[in-house]
Amino acid sequence: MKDQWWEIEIQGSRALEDSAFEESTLEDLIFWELQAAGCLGTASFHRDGRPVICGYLPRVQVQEADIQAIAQELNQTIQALGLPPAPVRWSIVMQEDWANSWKDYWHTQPVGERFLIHPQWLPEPPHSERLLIRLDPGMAFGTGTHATTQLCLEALEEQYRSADHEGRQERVADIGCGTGILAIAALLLGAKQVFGVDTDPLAVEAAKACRRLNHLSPQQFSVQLGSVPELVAANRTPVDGLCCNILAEVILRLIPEMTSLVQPQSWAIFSGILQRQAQTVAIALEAQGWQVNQSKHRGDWCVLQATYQP
Ligand SMILES: C[S@@+](CC[C@H](N)C(=O)[O-])C[C@H]1O[C@@H](n2cnc3c(N)ncnc32)[C@H](O)[C@@H]1O
Repeated sequence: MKDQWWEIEIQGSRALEDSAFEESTLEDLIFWELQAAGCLGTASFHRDGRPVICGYLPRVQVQEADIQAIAQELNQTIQALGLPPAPVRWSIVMQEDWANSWKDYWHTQPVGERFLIHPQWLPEPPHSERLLIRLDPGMAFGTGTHATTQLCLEALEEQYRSADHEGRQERVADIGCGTGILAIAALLLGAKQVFGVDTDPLAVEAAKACRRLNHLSPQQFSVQLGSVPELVAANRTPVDGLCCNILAEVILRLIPEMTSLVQPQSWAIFSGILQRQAQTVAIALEAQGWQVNQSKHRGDWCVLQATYQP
């Protein structure tokens, strides 16, 4: 049983093809649903020219009834987007080769104007003017290949381009830190301390591992299991800035709690937001004292930059 996994497969059906979304965005949404359902790995490929998305759960932890519930929820999400239900199948697979297969497709990658994202299992890249972020994500989100992460990295660059930050010894929160990619980026750009939180214990482990890979100390980058309340409890002094790359639905829930974490003029970067959700998030932010200064998008994804001005 120990080496056995449930494979949940959402088959390339008309549901994925007839969508008004870009195919990759719909895939992303299904991925995120699978992750929220506890999948420790995901994969996507094409079979007979049609997209297929798979999620993997350890058999020892999950009953077949749970899988049925996940399949139902996936179809509710798909139907909520106005699409016909997609066939969802599940089966038991024997080993975890799938967990490493994606590594073949991930290479050292420049992001924005300043960063070079480097998978730690590849040979060290030749010297570059870019700021090197070494990653080993394990099962956590945050390889730098996703549009929502790239939008955050570019927004961070912009944030630290202004001379205002020099010498400010900034303290920054990374809410939903995943691998810690944004925390590491903020430190490389000049932040003094970053406080990371994530509700996923696997992400917390991955962030700690990536902290070591980048020769950062726990004082520079602290990582904690939890969310905004845990950050507020751990930080008596408000932060100067925050990054939050989580789905819009989660951001909307967290916005009221975030006011206890920041101070007037704190900056924030919110990502993981679909373009059609951006206005709702902006209104919710403004209602809590934030001024949204900028929004940028890539494909269907959008990032909002804001300043706290209650
Ligand atoms: C899209 S990933 C972002 C990872 C990384 N920060 C990046 O930008 O690539 C979102 C992360 O938020 C975490 N998460 C989800 N809901 C959360 C919540 N309410 N509070 C804190 N973290 C949460 C997930 O476990 C996941 O690691």
